[in-house]
Amino acid sequence: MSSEIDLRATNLCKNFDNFEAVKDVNFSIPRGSFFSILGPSGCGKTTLLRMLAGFLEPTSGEIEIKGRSMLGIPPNKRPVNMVFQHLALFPMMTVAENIAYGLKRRKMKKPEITKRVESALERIGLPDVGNRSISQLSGGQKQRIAIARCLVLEPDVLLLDEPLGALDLKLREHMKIELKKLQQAFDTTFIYITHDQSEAMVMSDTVAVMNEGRFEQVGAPQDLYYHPQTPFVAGFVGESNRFSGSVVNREGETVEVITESGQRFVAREKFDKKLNSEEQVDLFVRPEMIHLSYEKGDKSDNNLSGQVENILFDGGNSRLLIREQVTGAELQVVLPQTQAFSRVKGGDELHLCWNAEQSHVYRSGLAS
Ligand SMILES: Nc1ncnc2c1ncn2[C@@H]1O[C@H](COP(=O)(O)OP(=O)(O)OP(=O)(O)O)[C@@H](O)[C@H]1O
Repeated sequence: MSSEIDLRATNLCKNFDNFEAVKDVNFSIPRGSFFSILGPSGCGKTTLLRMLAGFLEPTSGEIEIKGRSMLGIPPNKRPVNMVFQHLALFPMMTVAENIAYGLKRRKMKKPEITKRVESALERIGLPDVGNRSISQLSGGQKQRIAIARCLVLEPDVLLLDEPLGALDLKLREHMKIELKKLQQAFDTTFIYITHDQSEAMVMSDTVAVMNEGRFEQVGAPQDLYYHPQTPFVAGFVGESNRFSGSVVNREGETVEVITESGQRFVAREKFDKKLNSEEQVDLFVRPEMIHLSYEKGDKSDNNLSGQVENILFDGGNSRLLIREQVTGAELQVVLPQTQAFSRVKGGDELHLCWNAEQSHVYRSGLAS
């Protein structure tokens, strides 16, 4: 990655009649980086990507690639290529012909085309499949060919529209890592849209979390996970237990919250400063931030006891559903993969604790 900016969007808006699909979006992407736009269905990701590709004109705002305005420039004249979820490979052509297609259209000489196709196949780790037909490839191989077909054209920016969406879970997990490696090997800027937070987090240098047409937060995956600036980001990135309640006390940046069921929590306010007494808030605590034990403790800011109601076994991702003793609040807690909990069962009494800074609290009304 360099400090040179490959793509910059300034005050970008798109309206469909009276509906604002993209609202005043601003971002800049350094050369050679992996940038993801993450958000739920309907938040405006595809609309934004189609404006970058040139398939849609912005209602207002600017898009620059390498400092040059793209307004009014048709898709085939922009230094970008796009990989679609359905891939759009040509089934009647061989793999090599598919990859060569764009180069032929550019009237490149045959020996140079052959050289580039071979080099691309080498770089995607499929050096021997050039003569195969597309139907002889697996789903993951097709993905890589679709990406190679774009990358031989040496675009400044590659746009990827949920390209892993059609793959089964296991292959998707594998392709996440492959895609990240490909992006590094080709050193090309990738802009990737997805509703899958794990895809965005694993692959990206920077993630923009999009909600209802706006960017809520743009940052490294770690920033979004550890320092979500809005309740939407806290709820959408990673898993969280979420409670609604009101502030009953505050000391400095530490606030005490009572939930609707009467559960008391202590949290550190980070982004919504100066929450007042009686103010309605949403509080988030991640299942992996809660410490579990069979012994009752009182050393943390939050100390609760409850009964195991369900064991959600999922290997290393296993969780417990715990019903708090006094108020009946339900909490999800990650099950530590230690011997201590190997015999845990429904009905066991466990003690839960975490400190104030391990939960996030926000003024309510902002969450969706
Ligand atoms: N051509 C159009 N005319 C009117 N409304 C549109 C048009 N295209 C998109 N929209 C609306 O704009 C909003 C954003 O759509 P968009 O396809 O960008 O969302 P998305 O985040 O890509 O969703 P998904 O993940 O489901 O593809 C949606 O409410 C959609 O109904």
